[in-house]
Amino acid sequence: MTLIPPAPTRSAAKPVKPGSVNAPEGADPRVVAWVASVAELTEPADIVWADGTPEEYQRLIDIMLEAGTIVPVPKRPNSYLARSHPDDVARMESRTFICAEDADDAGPTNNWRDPASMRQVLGGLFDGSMRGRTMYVIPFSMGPVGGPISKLGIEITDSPYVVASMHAMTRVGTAALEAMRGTTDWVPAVHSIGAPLAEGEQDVAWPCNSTRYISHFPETREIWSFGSAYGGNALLAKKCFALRIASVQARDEGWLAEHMLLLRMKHEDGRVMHLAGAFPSACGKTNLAMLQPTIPGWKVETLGDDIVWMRPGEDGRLWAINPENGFFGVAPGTSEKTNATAMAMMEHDTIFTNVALTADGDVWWEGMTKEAPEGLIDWQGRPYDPANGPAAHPNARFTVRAEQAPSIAPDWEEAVPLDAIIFGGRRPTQVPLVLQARDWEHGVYVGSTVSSQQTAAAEGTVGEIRRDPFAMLPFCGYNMGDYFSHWIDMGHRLGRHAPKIFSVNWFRRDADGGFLWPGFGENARVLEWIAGRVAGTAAGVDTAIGIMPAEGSLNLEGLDLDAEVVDELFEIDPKAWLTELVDVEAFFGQFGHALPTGLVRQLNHVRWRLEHVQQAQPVAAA
Ligand SMILES: Nc1nc2c(ncn2[C@@H]2O[C@H](COP(=O)(O)OP(=O)(O)OP(=O)(O)O)[C@@H](O)[C@H]2O)c(=O)[nH]1
Ligand SMILES: O=C([O-])CC(=O)C(=O)O
Ligand SMILES: [Mn+2]
Repeated sequence: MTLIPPAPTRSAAKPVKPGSVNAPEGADPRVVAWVASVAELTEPADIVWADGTPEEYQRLIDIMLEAGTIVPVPKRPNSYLARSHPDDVARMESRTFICAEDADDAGPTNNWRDPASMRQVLGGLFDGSMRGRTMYVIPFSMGPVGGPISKLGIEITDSPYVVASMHAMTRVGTAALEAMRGTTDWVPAVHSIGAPLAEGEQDVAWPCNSTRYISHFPETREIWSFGSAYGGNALLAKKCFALRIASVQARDEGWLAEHMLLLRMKHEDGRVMHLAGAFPSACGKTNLAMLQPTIPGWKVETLGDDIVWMRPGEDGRLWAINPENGFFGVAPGTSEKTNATAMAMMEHDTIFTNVALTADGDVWWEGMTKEAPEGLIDWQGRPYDPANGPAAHPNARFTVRAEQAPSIAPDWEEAVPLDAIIFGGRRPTQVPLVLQARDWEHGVYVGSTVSSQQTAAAEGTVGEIRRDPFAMLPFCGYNMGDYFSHWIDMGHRLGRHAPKIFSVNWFRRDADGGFLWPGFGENARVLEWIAGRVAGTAAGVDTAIGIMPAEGSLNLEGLDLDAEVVDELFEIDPKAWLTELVDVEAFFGQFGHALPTGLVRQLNHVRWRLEHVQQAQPVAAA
């Protein structure tokens, strides 16, 4: 019986031979011993420790060009296109496991496996899985090395694509490794594509294995991922560590690890707001983080587009960082019109995955321009034929360093005090453009009832509405009922310093299926109202489901919207909402005793108001 090796512990600091597993001088012996134990299991041909330098990045590029994993994008300096295996294009939630000792700690929304039996299953799979390949050891820091909200990790992988992507997405290298000296407070993460190469065997462009396990061991803070080389399945610092494992650390240590964008909105007159927003995958985080306001005076600075870590500070406020170092963004739909910032940031030094290639050597995807250019090569490398589906895969992505975004805040690596938190999803009906929660507990209820149409970011039927609390359904590393309680507790801790909570929906549609709200840069109007609520200057009316903009308080100047459309954007249909509450109640029901009573109270309150309150009530501006 083969088992995966245990996580490094404080007591396991065995002396190691100098030069053992090619470890750099001065590496902590527990790091080296752990790497040696993984190498012993996976039997790589060679071991390379990533140092995070530009020279190393270039070597990885050369290796991938040689292997055919990437091809150059001649129109964009230092940019490349990776075409994945057609079955390895998105996160696989059905193959994602939380291996807590007790199934209750994974909760009803996660796939649970018993850790002991999973260690055995993985032991069998990882046994010799790196034969004939190079094993890379990637020390990294989430957040600046040594920062007050930062955390360390090591990813071991046999995929050069993963190493190159980690260079952009995290802070890789020697400084992180040095910070691990004398501590075991770092997350061990092992990834293998599961495609050992026999002596003399010809490799393929995107090796992977159809057997897949994305496994998390919350108690011992370990991650083991097998089979896929794609995004969230393989860049283990991202969803696996910074959300699933970090959410458990956050619960235990009194902070929050969230699937959120982070931005600063500034007015010429000195007004500043820091806002974090949780939307499910492919529901607009990257776009909002890079928003170019259409209304005069305002400017948005990007801080992060996918993950936020937040901790109460000494001043009692909630302080937030983006722990990542880059953006892994959705390509389709990105254009000069919708996100000019992202278009500028991708002009150079970008790895594209599963986009189409034009005849003149540039990238293309649906939504970049109205018409597909002549002579396209689709994401699978075939001449484009609409009969085969879209030219770019709907979950095609770009990978770039944060510093390449023209909108990046100059101080983006530092923590900021949060003023507002927004929750949103893709809801074609029913959910209004914006509303404010009455208080923190109501805000937690709003977050816990987020629902959205399924997108191409994970396997599943695109378009189906599912409940996705806090946009964390696929990313919460423990029982979601306990997670709700943790949020409620955070409100008690923050008290009057707590950020204000809002719900938004950019995706409401008219009878013909068109979007009612123009979205993108126009979303600044909604953020302006939110800033006004935070500052106590914008008027609101209290409805059955929350506080909406009072007549005239949402700036619609210069926007060509019919009054009926505006009404439709804010229409609340009590019948439909009461039906929705039946679904919410059923969803809540699965958590049993783990569901905090505060959420039941909020649910009953909303129901009572839907049944009894006919008239919206003006509320004080503050
Ligand atoms: N109609 C409309 N579409 C939007 C808006 N914002 C974003 N989108 C589209 O939604 C899709 C996904 O947007 P992203 O900003 O990449 O979503 P994300 O939440 O960052 O996605 P992940 O990276 O998967 O977590 C793209 O096709 C966008 O063009 C909006 O305000 N209105
Ligand atoms: O993790 C990934 O593969 C991409 C991503 O950001 C998401 O799905 O939310
Ligand atoms: Mn994104």
